[in-house]
Amino acid sequence: MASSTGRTIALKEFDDAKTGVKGLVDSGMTSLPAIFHHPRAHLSMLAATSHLSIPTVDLSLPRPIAVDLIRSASRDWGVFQLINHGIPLSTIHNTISAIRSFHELSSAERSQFYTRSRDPGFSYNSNLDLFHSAAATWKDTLRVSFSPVRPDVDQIPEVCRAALVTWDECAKDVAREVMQMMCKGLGVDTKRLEAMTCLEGRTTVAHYYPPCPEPDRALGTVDHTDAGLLAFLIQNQIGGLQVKSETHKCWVDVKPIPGVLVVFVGELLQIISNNEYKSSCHRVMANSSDEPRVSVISFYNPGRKDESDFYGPLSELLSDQKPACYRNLNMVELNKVFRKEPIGNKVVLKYCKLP
Ligand SMILES: O=C(O)CCC(=O)C(=O)O
Ligand SMILES: [Fe+2]
Repeated sequence: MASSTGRTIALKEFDDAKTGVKGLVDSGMTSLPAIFHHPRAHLSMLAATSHLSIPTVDLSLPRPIAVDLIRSASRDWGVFQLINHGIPLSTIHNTISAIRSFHELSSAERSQFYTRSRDPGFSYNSNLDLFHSAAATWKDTLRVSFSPVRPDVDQIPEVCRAALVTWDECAKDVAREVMQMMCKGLGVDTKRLEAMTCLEGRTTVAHYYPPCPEPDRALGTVDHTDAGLLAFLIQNQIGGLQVKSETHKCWVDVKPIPGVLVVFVGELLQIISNNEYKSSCHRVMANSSDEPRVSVISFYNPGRKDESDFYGPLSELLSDQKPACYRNLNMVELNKVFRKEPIGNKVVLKYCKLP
């Protein structure tokens, strides 16, 4: 491992090039730079996957059956794969291929969009937490926040503009349905989450994981739980995503299946459901294939983000037997906690857990 000054210089040099990990691959790099080396102790634990698979929910099943499946998957796994959700396969393919096209623009074109600005709208960079994580991950990321503040769509690179806008609309319709079914599964009013503006804080994040020269020394995405309410993911055929089964105490591969939407319960939903639904810990291996891996994730959060807008365990779920496990928090706090730490596990839950 390089000295900390050497590491800071190397990180800055990498960031200043504004072409991400893809830029390193294009430059013909054949060994992994030290800033991407993950501790051996951590990597040695990576192989322990099982042959289980995450639950599947078929949205075309009769509603009460689908609600039951969503409830048990959200409770026991915090993740499930959704089929027959109504979004055409061609829309999913178009979205993934548009993202790939952006990341495969020439370095000169792509670098114009590279920024660490947190302003709403469009951004592209490598490793959101580059300067405070222990080791960088082998991927580049673009991000568009669609709501509550509508972006100036002209800021989105033309090559992926129409696809991203279409994807946000299609995914939102399914998210509305899933949120209603999750409410039903909790036994609260089906519009409860929507009334809390949970469809109004929407951000799309799209990762590009280039082939990694030394995948055994690197990671694509470190173990983490998503801090927000809910996330929907689509991916191409490369694979590498794994989720942790708390019940079986092992990592499980999320095998890519064409047309599937993977749904993740985030920490905020665990809080709001007072631990009825569990957030899922997941990670992505460094890409050991010859082709890039692409994933697109739509994050859903409350759109009301003022300091006076608090979110916490729903009062309908609380009783003397089931007291609140968490205190209420607002989105300003949630974002502060999330951004202060390197991307990781259950940081928001730990922050607001009641003794
Ligand atoms: O790329 C993936 O498959 C997962 C990425 C992820 O978990 C995230 O961005 O929160
Ligand atoms: Fe995630």
